[in-house]
Amino acid sequence: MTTSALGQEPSVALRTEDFAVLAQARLEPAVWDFLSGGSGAERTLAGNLRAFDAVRLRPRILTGTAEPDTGVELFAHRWPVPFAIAPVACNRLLHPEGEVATVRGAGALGAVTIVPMLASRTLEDIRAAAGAPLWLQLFWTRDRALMTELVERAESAGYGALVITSDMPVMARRLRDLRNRFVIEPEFGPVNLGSAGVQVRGGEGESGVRAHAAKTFDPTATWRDLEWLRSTTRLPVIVKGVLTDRDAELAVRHGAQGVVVSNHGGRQLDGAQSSLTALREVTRALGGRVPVFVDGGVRRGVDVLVALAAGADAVLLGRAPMWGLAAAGERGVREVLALILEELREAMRLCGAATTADLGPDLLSWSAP
Ligand SMILES: Cc1cc2nc3c(=O)[nH]c(=O)nc-3n(C[C@H](O)[C@H](O)[C@H](O)COP(=O)(O)O)c2cc1C
Ligand SMILES: CCCCCCC(=O)C(=O)O
Repeated sequence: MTTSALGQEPSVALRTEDFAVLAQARLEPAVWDFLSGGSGAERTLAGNLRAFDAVRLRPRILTGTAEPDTGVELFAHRWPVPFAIAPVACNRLLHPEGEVATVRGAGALGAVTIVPMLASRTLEDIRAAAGAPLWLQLFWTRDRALMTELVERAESAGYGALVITSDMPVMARRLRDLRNRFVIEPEFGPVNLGSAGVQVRGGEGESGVRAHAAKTFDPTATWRDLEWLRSTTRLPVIVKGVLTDRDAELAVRHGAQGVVVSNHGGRQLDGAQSSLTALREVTRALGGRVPVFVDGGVRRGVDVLVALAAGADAVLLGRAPMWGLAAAGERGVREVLALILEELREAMRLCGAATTADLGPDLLSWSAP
């Protein structure tokens, strides 16, 4: 009998939220707020979850599905699982091993990790620990030389793609962080940015993270900068933060080789539509021209199934694996992902879907219960 990260009782960790309970117990309250909070009145944060709660399934029967195949094909690579770890800044806030533990846990399932530009371990150390492919996430920084330096390091270290987060011209007002005047202490902070990684303290009613973003991130970036970024690299460039059909179209026109439908986990524009709602308009607009990823509010395997059925090629997981990381490091990440995979497998069987290609809009009912 194996025990879970939650202690001696294997039956305790039945849902990812069980890991959140342990994570909260382990973390400083201000770090927990940073991890779990959203912006403004947290309407979009709540909306991401509500959108999944509202979908109902239209399963097929007697399809003879014993062992569903959860793999997907992306950029000429086969992913054994249709999810990846979303970029989450400064994993050392959550566990002393930081991103090294995250990629080890993800690697156990063959899951890609999107390493944040604001990682608290070096890109090279993370690469050395990884058991599955890594992608690098970037923000638009005022210092473009910093971006090109990171791109070169990612290419040399064997990262497989770049994800350019484009929904943070400014960091939104996250009220929990403002109240806590939350600042990331140097030992947990970004280590790949040189002097640009040095954290600043916020003044009255300001957080350190927001002050740092204001100092470092470039609010003037446009689609032309996307063309520039593409010209600097041979890696695929994926735009994160797309919420409308119009921007999805523009992203592809300006060279994006993939998009991430995301409202940043409800941490940027409060009131933005849910990522699941946005996914439907984006997949309709793009019609399969480039891979579409989605994140926001995915907490269980059936959410992954719903996102794939709504047209996503794969799903990114933000807070859920981070709860595992905070609860039990590498092991916690692995257990959260294994739980989501087990739930997905069960949901596929119960929907009569033998492969992820069998998951389509016919499975979904958008009208209430
Ligand atoms: C604590 C925290 C830090 C984050 N840091 C980043 C980041 O550095 N770069 C980025 O593109 N997104 C960042 N995100 C957003 C995630 O990549 C992702 O879009 C979001 O968490 C998905 O929602 P979910 O947490 O409901 O799964 C962060 C999210 C959280 C919760
Ligand atoms: C170190 C300051 C900026 C952290 C930004 C990370 C992020 O994207 C988030 O949502 O938080």
